[in-house]
Amino acid sequence: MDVMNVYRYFRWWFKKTRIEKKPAFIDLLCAVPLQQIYGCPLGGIGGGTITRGWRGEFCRWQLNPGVYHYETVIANQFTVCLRCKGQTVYQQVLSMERPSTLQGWNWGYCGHYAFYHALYPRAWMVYELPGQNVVLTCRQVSPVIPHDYKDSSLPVGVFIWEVENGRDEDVEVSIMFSLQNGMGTKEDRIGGHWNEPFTFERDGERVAGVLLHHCTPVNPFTLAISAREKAGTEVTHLTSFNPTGLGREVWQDLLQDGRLDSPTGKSSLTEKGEVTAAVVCATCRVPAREHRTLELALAWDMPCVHFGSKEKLHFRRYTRFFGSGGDAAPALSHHALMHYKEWERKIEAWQNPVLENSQLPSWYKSALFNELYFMTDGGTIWMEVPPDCSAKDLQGPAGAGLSHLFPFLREYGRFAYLEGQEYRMYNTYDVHFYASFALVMLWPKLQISLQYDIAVTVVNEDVQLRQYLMGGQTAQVKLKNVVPHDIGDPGDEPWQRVNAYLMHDTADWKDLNLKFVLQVYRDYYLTHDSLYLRDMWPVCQAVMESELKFDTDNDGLIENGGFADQTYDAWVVHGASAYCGGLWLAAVCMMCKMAEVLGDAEIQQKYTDILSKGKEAFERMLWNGKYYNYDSSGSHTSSSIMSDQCAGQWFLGACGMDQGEFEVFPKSHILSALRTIFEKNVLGFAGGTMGAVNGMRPDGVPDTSSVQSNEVWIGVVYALAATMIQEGMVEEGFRTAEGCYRTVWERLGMAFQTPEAYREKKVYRSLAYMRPLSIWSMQLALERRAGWAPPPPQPSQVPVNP
Ligand SMILES: C[C@H](CCC(=O)O)[C@H]1CC[C@H]2[C@@H]3CC[C@@H]4C[C@H](O[C@@H]5O[C@H](CO)[C@@H](O)[C@H](O)[C@H]5O)CC[C@]4(C)[C@H]3CC[C@]12C
Repeated sequence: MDVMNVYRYFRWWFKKTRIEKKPAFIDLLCAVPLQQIYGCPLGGIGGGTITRGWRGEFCRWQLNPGVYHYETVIANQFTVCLRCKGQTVYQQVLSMERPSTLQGWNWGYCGHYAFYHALYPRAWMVYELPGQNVVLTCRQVSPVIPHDYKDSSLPVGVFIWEVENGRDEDVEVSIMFSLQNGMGTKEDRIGGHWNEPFTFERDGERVAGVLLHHCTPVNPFTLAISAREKAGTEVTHLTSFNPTGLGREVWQDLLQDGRLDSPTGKSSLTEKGEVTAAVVCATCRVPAREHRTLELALAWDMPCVHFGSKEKLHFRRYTRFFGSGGDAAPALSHHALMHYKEWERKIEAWQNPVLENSQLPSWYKSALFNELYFMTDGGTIWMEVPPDCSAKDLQGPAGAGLSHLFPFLREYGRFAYLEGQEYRMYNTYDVHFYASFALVMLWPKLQISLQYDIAVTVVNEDVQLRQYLMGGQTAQVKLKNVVPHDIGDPGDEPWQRVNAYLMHDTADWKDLNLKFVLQVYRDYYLTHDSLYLRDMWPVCQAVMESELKFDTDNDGLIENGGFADQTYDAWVVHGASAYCGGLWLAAVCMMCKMAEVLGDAEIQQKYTDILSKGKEAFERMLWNGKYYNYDSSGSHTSSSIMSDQCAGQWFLGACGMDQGEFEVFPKSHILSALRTIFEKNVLGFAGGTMGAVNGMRPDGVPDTSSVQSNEVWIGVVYALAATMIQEGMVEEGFRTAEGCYRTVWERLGMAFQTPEAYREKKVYRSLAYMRPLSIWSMQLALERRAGWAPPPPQPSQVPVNP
């Protein structure tokens, strides 16, 4: 460990957090403590998220873009009231908590009678009300719908309560939903917040509820709790109550007749130090031995947001459908309550082919859909291009010359998600490379939009100088013609200032440029979007030109720089390497393919020549008869077995470019390498139950030469499993991936917060991380095997150059 690196980090951390009083993009001194409480988050893509725990609590908040607040707000509850023959027979908060506030409420529901299941974006909570012969099932649904670019952006969640009356008499059932005005932060007490009841009617359908206006100076918002009024369902409310008191007035009000008083008019503004909350209640009669449904919703409207720098005002995607005036919560609630059935139908149509496939194991079904939580709960933002923004503004000062950029971003907006809830950098590109399969398969337009944003940053530069923490050298923030590490920090001004990461100067990283080229072709292959391919072609050429300078000996293969110059940013690589060399050859191959498709004979020839030289060098320098060596330096860890050594082949295979004229790596070598990884990194690590360790020595001991060689990266393991499936090692692929799922979701209790990494014992790193979304590449590999994947584009789809 180099003490100067550690010193530089701490010095930087002190200045940032203690002097400038800003959040650190990675705060090594304040890691988020592990709480094994999380369940399925609420909300669509990019409008903020509110995560509920598996015990039903509202416990993780991301309304300010990219900023997380981990706080269970105790007043946020569902309460049931049962009445028979005009008498209340049972009234219970559906929570196991026994808090110190709201002691006038009946807490301490026995967890033995409650069951939780989650299959993102849905969750089910079953409550068998003890001694009542009544069963409640709450279905929680969020609008996360593949290929939908409207409802998927909405900041709403719906709770559909099915009430089954097993009694021989009718029961009147009320479900009361209480919510605090705020997220449980100190801002809840700043004063000036207020609540008001509302009703909203459209097309003869009516919802009623309460709006909770949260009037902070930065990023004010309105929460809305509501229920659908329909024949036989009555909706009542209480506009405000004190959630820090005993709560008796609320409890008694409900207890009396299963309804709330429903006062009219607004509440007064809260005083400084005061907190307010509101309640909505839906009531219906359930005849003996029958069942009925109560439909409630939570919506939040924070239409315009500032990031930390407060330089620019950004408009969320949903404002194009619901306006940006801050008055959309009633319409959002109505829309959610009127459309959730359609959402459920679409979610089922999407998920059922996987769920009903009896050949797929249950853990995989859970992993595939539940890992998708990060698509919304990754600090995700989906913004409109502002109306006053011109095509020129979007291209950056250098003028990217991307003809389709403006109409595309206008139509689909801009998307970004964090590297991890603890690693606050948007669209960290070396990691997105893995996660991008989920985006391109489910919301391809957002992947293309993200790529346009990256392309703009490629051609632009940031000439400001800064010192890098690892190594200590001073260099420009962003060079021209290289892919940035990330598009910025939510604590600053993302898109405007890129490369929040200042551990290394990533202009010298070997993987970023290649990962751009690989994604461009993969996206084209899957979407057939030839305008995109055309626009990206000059950018691909520019980044490959930059990359060529890393081939210092002109053998057709790039060399690493003797530092951790790629996504494994604490694992040093010298000379040619399996990881970067493999990505390089795959990217060169894709350059040939793109040049062919676009009719660019000169470039095709150039890269064909490089490829044939490079392939020979790669095999000569790295193949050891069983697998590709970690690097060619001849050091004592050069012969380590890297689980990610076939990353280039992974992408080639995903694009159907792994055989015939496109065979970059000999099939027999790939198979031998994958078998070695399976034997050593998977079966030889933790008894084969924890996935694949990143680096294994040939003698079967993990490579401890760096902190990261000794880790398992869940996202890398899912990618490895996909590669195995692509190569016909289906059983091995599933066995490999299963280890990670079971470790994270079952043994470590890290549901809905899959970390970047863990070690065999005691250590994990970076909770709620982007990379595990790579599990969708397993799905692509399976679909391809089953013949379901989209057909490759036909050459005639792209007009060739004259
Ligand atoms: C300062 C320590 C000593 C350095 C030395 O020996 O000279 C460093 C040793 C280990 C470092 C930490 C390693 C893990 C984190 C990596 C993180 O970067 C992001 O992580 C991804 C990999 O997991 C990567 O793909 C992505 O591009 C990166 O944004 C930066 C923080 C680390 C905690 C890192 C911090 C310095 C060390 C403790």
